[in-house]
Amino acid sequence: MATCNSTTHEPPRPGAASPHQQFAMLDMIIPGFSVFSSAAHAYAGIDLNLYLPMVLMICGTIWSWSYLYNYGRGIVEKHLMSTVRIHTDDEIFNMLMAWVAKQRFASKSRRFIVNTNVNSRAWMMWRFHWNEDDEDDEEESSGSVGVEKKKQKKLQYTPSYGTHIFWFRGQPLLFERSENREQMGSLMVSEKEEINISCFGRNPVILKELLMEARELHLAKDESKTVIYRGAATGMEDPQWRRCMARSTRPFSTVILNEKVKKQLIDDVTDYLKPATRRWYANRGIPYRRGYLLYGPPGTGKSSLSLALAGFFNMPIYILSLSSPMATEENVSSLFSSLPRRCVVLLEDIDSAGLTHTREDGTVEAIPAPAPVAAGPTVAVKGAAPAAPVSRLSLSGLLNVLDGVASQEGRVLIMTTNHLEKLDKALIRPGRVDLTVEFGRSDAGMTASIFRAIYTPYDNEVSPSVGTGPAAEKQGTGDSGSERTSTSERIDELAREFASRVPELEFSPAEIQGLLLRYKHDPLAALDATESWIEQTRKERAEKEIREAEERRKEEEKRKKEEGEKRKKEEKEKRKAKRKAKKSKKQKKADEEDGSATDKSGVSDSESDGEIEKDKEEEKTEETTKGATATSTSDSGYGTP
Ligand SMILES: Nc1ncnc2c1ncn2[C@@H]1O[C@H](COP(=O)(O)OP(=O)(O)OP(=O)(O)O)[C@@H](O)[C@H]1O
Repeated sequence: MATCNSTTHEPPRPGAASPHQQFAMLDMIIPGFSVFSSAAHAYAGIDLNLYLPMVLMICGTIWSWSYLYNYGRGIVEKHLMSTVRIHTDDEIFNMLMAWVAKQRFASKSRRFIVNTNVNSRAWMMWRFHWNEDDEDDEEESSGSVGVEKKKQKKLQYTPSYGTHIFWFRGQPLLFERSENREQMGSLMVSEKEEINISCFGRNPVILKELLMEARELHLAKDESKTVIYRGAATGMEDPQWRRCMARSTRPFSTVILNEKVKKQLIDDVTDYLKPATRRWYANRGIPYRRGYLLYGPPGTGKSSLSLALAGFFNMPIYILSLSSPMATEENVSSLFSSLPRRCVVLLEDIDSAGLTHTREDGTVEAIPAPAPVAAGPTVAVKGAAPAAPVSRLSLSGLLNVLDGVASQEGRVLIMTTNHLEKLDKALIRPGRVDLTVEFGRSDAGMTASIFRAIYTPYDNEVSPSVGTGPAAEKQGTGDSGSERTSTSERIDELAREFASRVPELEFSPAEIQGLLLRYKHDPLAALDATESWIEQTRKERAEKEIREAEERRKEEEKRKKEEGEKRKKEEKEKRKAKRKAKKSKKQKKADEEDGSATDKSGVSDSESDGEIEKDKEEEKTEETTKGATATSTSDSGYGTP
């Protein structure tokens, strides 16, 4: 207290700032400092002015250190380090994060992020990954004895935002993760992240090795899988191929089809993919392309065969449905130009509207632009302008895409349709379609094969109960080999029995598979249910046909009505235009005669007026007649007593 008093009453030295001036300056730097300082002095007897230089010095040192650190770090990073930057909207992000999640430094990190799916959270990438059913993402949690082990989503740990040091091949590297939440338009938030990986030294080779390792790990994961991409466009960005899943490769043998046709297809593709064939095509100036057309009713195996083919040749498959609203001329063309060199392209529903017109027709239909598909919840924007119509894919547009300049050479093109008869000859001419495969409804052989495929047990499976029969008597001998053989023989018997009960060429393989899947572990129950299933399916089919016929009739009626209205409108417009022309002619004539109306002109005026009146009368009469016709039609439609 004494010290305080002595300092307060000391007269200010000449040239030195008075305490009031000091407070005013400090208040500018630290707002409210004078109040705080007076309170500290009054209640705790502490004169903050004495500590102030020390506090300022510490602050200054911290600030200078941080400035020098950042400056020094910037210089070191720029001149003595190499850095790779990875953005969320590239597939390498997913590859790298999957690799990082497997590293020790990620699992040991004290600040970490946990995910069940480490794929990019940028909404446009994320929405195509969220349902990816990669089996590797699952782990088994051991249950108690006798209880089946549960499959659960694996938890994956990756280092949190900030900088983390880790070792790779004996070298220290820096993993830097930063967050950048961005508003995408007015509706959704994209979680954008950025990853920087840096190494010491000016040679970035170690970073490239790391990225290659991440990529190889990713490819190894897909080794026995068929990677499926789908064409997608959100309306906000360019259309892109999105990886939608990696499925276990479907063995070719599981697709039931004439063995000769299957062999022919495999041989053809094998020959096409040989490097020598590419040279052969190049030497002769023939475009190196191969197209296949698979046609037949729905559920007969067209897509299954395409997937099996892609898996057999270890190629990714790019699927695009031409009946989807996003299949516009621009989108399809852009998607085709971004296809990789070696892949299978599956164009589904090539009989969709627009493509069934002939090339000479050149019809281009206008359809509304596809609505953007959002990952998260979206808010409808009231009063938003309707999307501009976009041009639907026309036949000539598709032909241009298939063999125009932008088309990729070296891909295997598969087109599927349910209606071969609707296709234009130009679309399926040799050069565009080199092999056509027909898929049909199930005959006895196919039905039996489907039955066998469903019930024949694999090595790691429990045999289904197959009841008694000549072959089943061999069961229970204790010899697992002969038991397995007897089960197969019994299933064969049942398959033939089943095939004899299902009428040939009436049901698609998908329908038959649907029945058998209801009794996955009980072939006898499936056999028993066959009769009632046939009846039920026939009934449902008949009902569906009636419904469809009714819908077609309604559509036809609507179309006719619309056409009639359109015609009426056109006629009205024509008459209006005619009247306008006559009126302007009359006006012109009157102007020419410069207002000096003679008896003659009066006659001609009344003549024109008469004509216009006549037109109007005609119009009225026509409308009345139409109304009367409509009334009489409706009368006759419902009948009068
Ligand atoms: N020939 C077949 N061999 C094996 N399975 C088949 C066969 N046909 C159909 N299936 C089964 O039926 C289901 C549907 O088949 P798929 O999708 O391949 O038919 P699709 O002909 O492509 O039908 P759509 O014309 O409607 O696209 C699949 O689960 C598939 O396993």
